[in-house]
Amino acid sequence: MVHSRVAAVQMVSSADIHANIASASRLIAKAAAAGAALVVLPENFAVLDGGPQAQFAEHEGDMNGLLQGFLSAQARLHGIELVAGTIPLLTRPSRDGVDAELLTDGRVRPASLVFDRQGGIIARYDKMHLFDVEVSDRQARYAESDSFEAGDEVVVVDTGVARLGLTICYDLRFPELFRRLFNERAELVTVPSAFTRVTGEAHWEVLLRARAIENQCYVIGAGQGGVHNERRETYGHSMIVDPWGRVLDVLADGEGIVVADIDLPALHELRRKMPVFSHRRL
Ligand SMILES: O=C(O)CNC(=O)[C@H](CS)NC(=O)CCC(=O)C(=O)O
Repeated sequence: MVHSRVAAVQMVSSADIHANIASASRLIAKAAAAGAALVVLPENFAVLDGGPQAQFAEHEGDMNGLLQGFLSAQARLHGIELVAGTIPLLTRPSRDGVDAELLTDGRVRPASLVFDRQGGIIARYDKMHLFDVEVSDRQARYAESDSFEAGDEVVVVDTGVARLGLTICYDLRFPELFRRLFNERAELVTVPSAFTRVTGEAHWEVLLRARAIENQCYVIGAGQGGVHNERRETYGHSMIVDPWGRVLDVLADGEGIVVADIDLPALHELRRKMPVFSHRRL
């Protein structure tokens, strides 16, 4: 498929998993109705600041689980590919036949699962860089590694829409990860996120556009965007950026979707005329 429509869903997820799932369902339907063949949900779409993540976490592939069952059904119902933001998983990825290892210290993995149009899981990426950062906002100190264990694998997967590179939120600040995805010839990089308002105002757009330009790829930033509780405010500005760095669609804050058509022939023509990949010296 050379020209496909893609969408990012923006949410203001609360601590109420059922309300968040209802919102996600409505917004996925809106994206599918707008013609999107691939939809990206934001980070922690199902629960944000809802207490210990382990209480919502599932075993990878458990289609009887509330979250994976919902996501699989949504992909199948709408016939879309779904990059399901992140959900908490209890296990590390199983490696070639070795059973998945259970985490035993109460933490979970922040996993971005990719579902195909039949509702099957075709890829999993666990966030590599954890946000243990002080920010001059009401929350002040973020300690993601208290609740989550970082992943350690770079993941690219072929979908019906494009060759997808997977990242999550704070990963956006690490160009070396995007370079690895570029080396694996990713054409579209997804960034489900929950950027803080303070750091988002300063860096979100410039980082997304820089990653798109330097790696000659589309970048989809699907953000949390609003006030979640008295401590937590996120920046939103979900957007789809093309390989030239143009912002094709953006939504400042609140629930909604952004939609854009991607043009892979144009991407490959740009890579031919400006062969950054083969000009690398380092
Ligand atoms: O903890 C949760 O519930 C879900 N995860 C998040 O919200 C994460 C960790 S706190 N947020 C970020 O990584 C923000 C990154 C950011 O804002 C930046 O890089 O500037």
